[in-house]
Amino acid sequence: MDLAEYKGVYVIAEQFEGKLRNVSFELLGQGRKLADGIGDEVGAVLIGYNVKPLAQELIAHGAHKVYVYDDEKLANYNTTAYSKVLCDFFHEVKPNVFLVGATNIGRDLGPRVANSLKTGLTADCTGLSVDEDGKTIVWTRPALGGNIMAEIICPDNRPQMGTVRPNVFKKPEADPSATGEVIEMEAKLSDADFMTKFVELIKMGGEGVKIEEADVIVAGGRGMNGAEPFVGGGILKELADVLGGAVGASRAAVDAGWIDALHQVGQTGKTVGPKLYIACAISGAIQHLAGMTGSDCIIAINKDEDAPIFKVCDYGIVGDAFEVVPKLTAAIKAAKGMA
Ligand SMILES: Cc1cc2nc3c(=O)[nH]c(=O)nc-3n(C[C@H](O)[C@H](O)[C@H](O)COP(=O)(O)OP(=O)(O)OC[C@H]3O[C@@H](n4cnc5c(N)ncnc54)[C@H](O)[C@@H]3O)c2cc1C
Repeated sequence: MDLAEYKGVYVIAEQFEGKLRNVSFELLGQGRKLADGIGDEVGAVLIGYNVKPLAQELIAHGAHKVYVYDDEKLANYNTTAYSKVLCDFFHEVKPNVFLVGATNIGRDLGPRVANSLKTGLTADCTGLSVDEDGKTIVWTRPALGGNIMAEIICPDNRPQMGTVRPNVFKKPEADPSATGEVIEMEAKLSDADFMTKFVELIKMGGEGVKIEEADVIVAGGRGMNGAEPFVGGGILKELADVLGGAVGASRAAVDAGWIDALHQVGQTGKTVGPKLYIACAISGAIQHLAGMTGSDCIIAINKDEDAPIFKVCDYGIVGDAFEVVPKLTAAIKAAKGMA
């Protein structure tokens, strides 16, 4: 393989129901930095049906080029068909780097493409940089239960690939005046490329704000002692509602069956990056911190003044969450004229 033939840092843009996922923009921001570091350009690959109008949004967030596969057959995500499209793209355009969001779709698609192309993929990265050689991407991810950060490279094969968790990097500001190239591509698909058939979309998690998209998260841990604080009428849910936010949880609370795993924050849960994260009765284990230290502002409420969560918070309240949280809610209601 002549590595010099492979150029461009490409983000696999993910859209759902005609809306680009935030992680695509976050990856473009990072892709741009990597591309600058290796003297290359950054682009995006956009797959779906009626998705061409989204290309300008990708350009506004940093893409120099957007390759669009717009085809009715690609209206719903399909593992084998989307993989085929990306493998064809690789053979035709010869990209150097593929950045994929570590979403449900990205975690399904990335490894399949990497395996088909016989290259390496670093999953669930939390850091990206360029090696001293000025051309190899260094993929950083937690390893050994989060106790070490491993740096992984793919020096001999292309594309260099990794999945990156949503909310790890900040979304860059959009520049609506940015210009770039939109290249329409043809998806060469036959029935044999679809090994599964889309039947119906069943949305999980019910209504309400999802933690990965929330600006405010009120999270509870083992010290909340039961399911009640997490649900309607409970103290965590009430504080979250007053702030227009979502309820999150530590794994201890999820494992206890107090709240659904969709709300779990941390290494084996979601990575979140809200403007405000209020951690209530959560000790601050490293696996929990892995999912929330990207928050703009962290408030910790814990009755143990030595709890590790106080080392990462912006504001710490030593006290009983069952006393502090209702007082906080009442004060916010009063300040908002809701009392
Ligand atoms: C491979 C692996 C992956 C993991 N992934 C995750 C993950 O994704 N997310 C995650 O959260 N954890 C994860 N964990 C578990 C993690 O190690 C901790 O066990 C877990 O985060 C602890 O949850 P906690 O802070 O709620 O409970 P604890 O550590 O038991 O802490 C409870 C805290 O509540 C305080 N407290 C008690 N009562 C009150 C009160 N009334 N008011 C105020 N404070 C009070 C206590 O002082 C204590 O600090 C993982 C572990 C492993 C090994």
